[in-house]
Amino acid sequence: MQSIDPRFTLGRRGLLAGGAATVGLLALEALEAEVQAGVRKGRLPRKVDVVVVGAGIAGLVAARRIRSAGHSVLVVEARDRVGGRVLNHELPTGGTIEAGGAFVGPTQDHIKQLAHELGVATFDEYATGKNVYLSSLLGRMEFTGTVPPDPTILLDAALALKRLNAYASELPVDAPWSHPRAAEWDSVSLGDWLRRNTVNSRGIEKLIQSWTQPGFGADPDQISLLFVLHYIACSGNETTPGTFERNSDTVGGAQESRFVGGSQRVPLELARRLGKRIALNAAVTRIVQPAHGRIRVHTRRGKVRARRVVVAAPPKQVLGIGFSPAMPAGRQALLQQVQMGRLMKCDAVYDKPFWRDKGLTGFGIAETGAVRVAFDNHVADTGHGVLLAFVGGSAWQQFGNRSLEERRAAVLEGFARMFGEKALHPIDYTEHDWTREQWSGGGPTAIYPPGVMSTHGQHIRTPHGRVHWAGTETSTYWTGYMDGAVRSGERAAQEVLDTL
Ligand SMILES: Cc1cc2nc3c(=O)[nH]c(=O)nc-3n(C[C@H](O)[C@H](O)[C@H](O)COP(=O)(O)OP(=O)(O)OC[C@H]3O[C@@H](n4cnc5c(N)ncnc54)[C@H](O)[C@@H]3O)c2cc1C
Repeated sequence: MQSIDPRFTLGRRGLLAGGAATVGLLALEALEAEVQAGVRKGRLPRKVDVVVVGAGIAGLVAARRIRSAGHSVLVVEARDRVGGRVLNHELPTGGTIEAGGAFVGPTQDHIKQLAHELGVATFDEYATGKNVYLSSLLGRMEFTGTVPPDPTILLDAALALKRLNAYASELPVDAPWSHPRAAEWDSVSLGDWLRRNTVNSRGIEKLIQSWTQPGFGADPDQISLLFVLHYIACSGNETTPGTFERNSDTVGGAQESRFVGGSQRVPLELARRLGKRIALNAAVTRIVQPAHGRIRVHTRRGKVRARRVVVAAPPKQVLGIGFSPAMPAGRQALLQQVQMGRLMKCDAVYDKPFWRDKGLTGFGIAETGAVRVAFDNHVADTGHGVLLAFVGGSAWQQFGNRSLEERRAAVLEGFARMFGEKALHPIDYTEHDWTREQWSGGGPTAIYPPGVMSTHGQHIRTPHGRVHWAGTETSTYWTGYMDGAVRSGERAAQEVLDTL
């Protein structure tokens, strides 16, 4: 994340006077230092039982499970850090926020259980008071619940969400392409479907953008209806069917809580335990599976031989790896045709969370501008307030390539329209653009344009010989989320363990 307020270019040590919040900061620094000190230096081992490609949550979870079953494992990671799309940002004003994945909610049992085992606690997202909705037609409104009380869209929205939930409830989460209407639902984008099925389609599209831009880094026209239905179906678990509300809501939904000390503590704690079984700066360039003998994994730090490989890199990054023999054509087509969402997170830090005094939650939706969706992103102990804007999809297209100063002004203006003039005067501003991350290629997840899931979706998890696939995009529940990453790592590890 980059910070542009010159008052906050202090080194971390300059903040020691800051009190309780810096205790957490030091603990985090110590954890990061321990991970960096513990990872493998020098030559890679000649051979291991399993190589895992990628030290995001999925890869680390897979490695942990394989190791605890008594097999040797090496995680090879392209970056100089662990965590992938999960990255903490330490605020110069005190406290830790997340540049990437942050929120967890009900039915995300696997990430919650893992965090519990690792000693990483959660806290509730602030949700006391009213939300704000900025309509270009009706102006500013305050509301509670999921849908703003805009009479021009209320009925349309209620009916559309009911139908989306009903269709999603029919989809098998592990094989959405097998549903009898899969081809039909995959032939249209969510935007097309909304235009055909709502009266005030422009109003509904604007509202739904405030879900798709942070949730997918995309607009309704860019994502297939089948993909969206699958995403909704995935927003649950084996006993609780997924719903739109569980995906979109704060209380009772996927934005219900966050991790104390930031979500990157989860991969850091996993990495601390794996120690020298992780090699950083070791991007995989080529994976060769001979007919007999071990697989050869070529990395920028040398070659390792393995009996099995788990690839836990994002879809587009997998395409950058040379496979011999080549991946099946269907899987290549799938990876070529999915896209990464375009998303950045912009945070403004304030002396106090002034919106709370006005009875506002800090959650806001706007039909226009840089801040289409805002959240209260506070950190404990500091007393400061933090507002978070997701700038994704067409909002990213509009503002992502502007100068930092211009974007900052647009974001603060967006907060001010929602919460008042005080929003124009933060004590710090910081942002992180995931489209500029070489090893993620965007975020928060891969998105399916129309026509891809029904034709190539079935290749998402099928192993390629002795190479197995992990990563949140391969999960059957909470795909696209940290919970999906954990589940995918567990599943891929089990596939491997069944063969060793
Ligand atoms: C802005 C943003 C907000 C988000 N918000 C949330 C949220 O609130 N809640 C939530 O649950 N999820 C959220 N997510 C999504 C969540 O972060 C991801 O689903 C999850 O972290 C993915 O984990 P993963 O292990 O599958 O993949 P990644 O985290 O992408 O890990 C893959 C790893 O593979 C490495 N790699 C890539 N190519 C190679 C190669 N050739 N060789 C070696 N290594 C390679 C990468 O460097 C990376 O470390 C968000 C994501 C973003 C970007």
